[in-house]
Amino acid sequence: MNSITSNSILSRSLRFSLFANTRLTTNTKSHYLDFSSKRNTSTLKNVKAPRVLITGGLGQLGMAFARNLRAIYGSDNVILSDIKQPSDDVRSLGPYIYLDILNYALMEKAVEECRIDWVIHLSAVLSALGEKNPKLALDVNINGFQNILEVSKEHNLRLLTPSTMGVFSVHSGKTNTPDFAVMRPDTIYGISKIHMELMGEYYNKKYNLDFRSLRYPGIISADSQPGGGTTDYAVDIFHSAIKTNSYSCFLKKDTSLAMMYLDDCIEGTLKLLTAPEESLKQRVYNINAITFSPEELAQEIKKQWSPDFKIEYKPDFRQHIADTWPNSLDDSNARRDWNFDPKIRSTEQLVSIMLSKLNKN
Ligand SMILES: NC(=O)C1=CN([C@@H]2O[C@H](COP(=O)(O)OP(=O)(O)OC[C@H]3O[C@@H](n4cnc5c(N)ncnc54)[C@H](O)[C@@H]3O)[C@@H](O)[C@H]2O)C=CC1
Ligand SMILES: CC(=O)[C@H](N)C(=O)O
Repeated sequence: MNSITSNSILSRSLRFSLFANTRLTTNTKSHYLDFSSKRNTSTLKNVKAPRVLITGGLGQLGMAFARNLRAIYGSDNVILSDIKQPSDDVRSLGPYIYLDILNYALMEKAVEECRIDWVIHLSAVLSALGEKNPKLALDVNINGFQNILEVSKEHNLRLLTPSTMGVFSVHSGKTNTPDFAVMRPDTIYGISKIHMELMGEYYNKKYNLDFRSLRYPGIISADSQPGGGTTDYAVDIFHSAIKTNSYSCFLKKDTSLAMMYLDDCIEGTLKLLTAPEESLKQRVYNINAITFSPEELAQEIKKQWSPDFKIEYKPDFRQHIADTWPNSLDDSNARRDWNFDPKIRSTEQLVSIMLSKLNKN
């Protein structure tokens, strides 16, 4: 279970700038707060906060989204959901409901009863877990997504679902991989995420569904544990360094992958979520921040934590997955269309922030 901190991930200055940039959108359903514009307005009259549903909210990323969205739109307007039992902490921070995305009727009921406007759909089975249980991954990532898509269309919702660099493959190019590249992923996770991207685009064109997606690199967070991915080593290594001053890594030392610190992932996603529709030239965007290998990360941990930190390399089935993924993504379209601008751009910065956060806990 994630440990929950009371602090919002958005720094005070970012939150200030989000509020300062607030303006009315011309959404056809009603007027919502929009935080993407650079324009400043003095009036917030007649502004309605959207009601946001987060699915799969008790995984690595969900609580960070809830915390930040609640800081902006108010606790009661952000409904967290999952199929897991929430801790008392989670319950005390705002509304939580049980919601299995494989149950269409339950989902429709939740959307109607909670008067949902926007969905952040996080439920998924990630790459490593998906290879262990492809049937489960197909069910959750494809059938579950179809349910979300259909409910979103029927209720005219805005739907944001993260995608992944796992949609790419050895045929896509390793470095600076563009938004539009050859995609022949080797994992059920990658295949199901391409399905998600294409179906979202199809519903956008055919039914005018306001679908938005962005391809994350591996996300690194201090307050929450990853759940079954190939990039998980880059979180586990910090916990292990602090506990035992050593780490056994399941990837080879020179496996460079694209990575991103949680705050940049959340800030970027909220920018896309709130961007005016007319600024979106496409429905799925790459985002990018840092590149490092296990060996480079370990070197930096040695420098900043302890020169005695020991790492050994015991590659397992996840090595093959990592070998097919990019070490950086071309995110120029995200920068152009909705001002994506990550703050943590070096391994040095990342290690410093992770160590200081974990040491405080
Ligand atoms: N964490 C990362 O490094 C990256 C994440 N992403 C994407 O971001 C999203 C969130 O990722 P994480 O929080 O890391 O995933 P996670 O694996 O930590 O959490 C997924 C959540 O989905 C829930 N879930 C599973 N089956 C469900 C069902 N039938 N109904 C409702 N919920 C169900 C699980 O209980 C879990 O809490 C996913 O779509 C993932 O593909 C993309 C790239 C990188
Ligand atoms: C990059 C991802 O999608 C995820 N972290 C995974 O490793 O499966």
